[in-house]
Amino acid sequence: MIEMNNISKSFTMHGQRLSILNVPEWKIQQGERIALLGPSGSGKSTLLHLLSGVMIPDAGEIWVNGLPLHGYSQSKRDRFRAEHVGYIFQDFHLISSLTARQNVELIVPPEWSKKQAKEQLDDWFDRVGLKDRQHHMPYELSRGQQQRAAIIRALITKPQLVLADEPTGSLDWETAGEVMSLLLNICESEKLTLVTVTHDLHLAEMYPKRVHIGEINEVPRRNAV
Ligand SMILES: Nc1ncnc2c1ncn2[C@@H]1O[C@H](COP(=O)(O)OP(=O)(O)OP(=O)(O)O)[C@@H](O)[C@H]1O
Repeated sequence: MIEMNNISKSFTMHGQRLSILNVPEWKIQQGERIALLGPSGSGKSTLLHLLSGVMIPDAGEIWVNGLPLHGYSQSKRDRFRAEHVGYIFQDFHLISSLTARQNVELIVPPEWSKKQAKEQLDDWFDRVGLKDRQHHMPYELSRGQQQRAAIIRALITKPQLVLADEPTGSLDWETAGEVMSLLLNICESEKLTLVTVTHDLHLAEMYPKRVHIGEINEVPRRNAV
């Protein structure tokens, strides 16, 4: 379970301190798949950054399966993220000089044997329909194929928490539906907790749960503090 309690987060912009998030309580159960909706600038990405430990709150607590993320140093949060969080970005973030398979190989845990790594990678590329394209460079792949490779990279270690920030934002509508469905199906079968930011109400309908940021965030938009 993930729990946020009395979280606040503000940023200084043009010399003015602006409160962005004030979340009294938000609980996410293990295995939930949530679409996070809300207008531009309402703090959705900031919320993901807090859940992943990229940012820390000004005040409040974030517990991830009993781990007190709010009390961790930067290096401990970096380790937490590497071990427990899979992140999927709108623009894939694949390393352009490596093949799709090499991009995934980079994050294979050192404790996996060569045989285990090979079997896992073979399985995953097959599972996402990229078996024939795994040795291609990112620029040789379509955007949907690149996102499928990025999904393997995020999920292959079965992280406790999967965060996706507009994962289909740069795909055409048909590919977006296919990629979102793939992400949802894998997270369901592997019982992974998934929080996806999307602006697309139609894609959000595919999720078992939808949360509008206004339901959990008490800050009216762009409030000075
Ligand atoms: N590092 C930062 N420094 C200063 N301001 C920031 C920083 N990160 C975010 N903000 C501000 O916080 C607010 C919320 O940003 P955030 O990216 O979380 O919104 P969002 O809901 O994800 O928006 P969008 O849907 O447009 O991506 C914005 O006003 C943004 O300018």
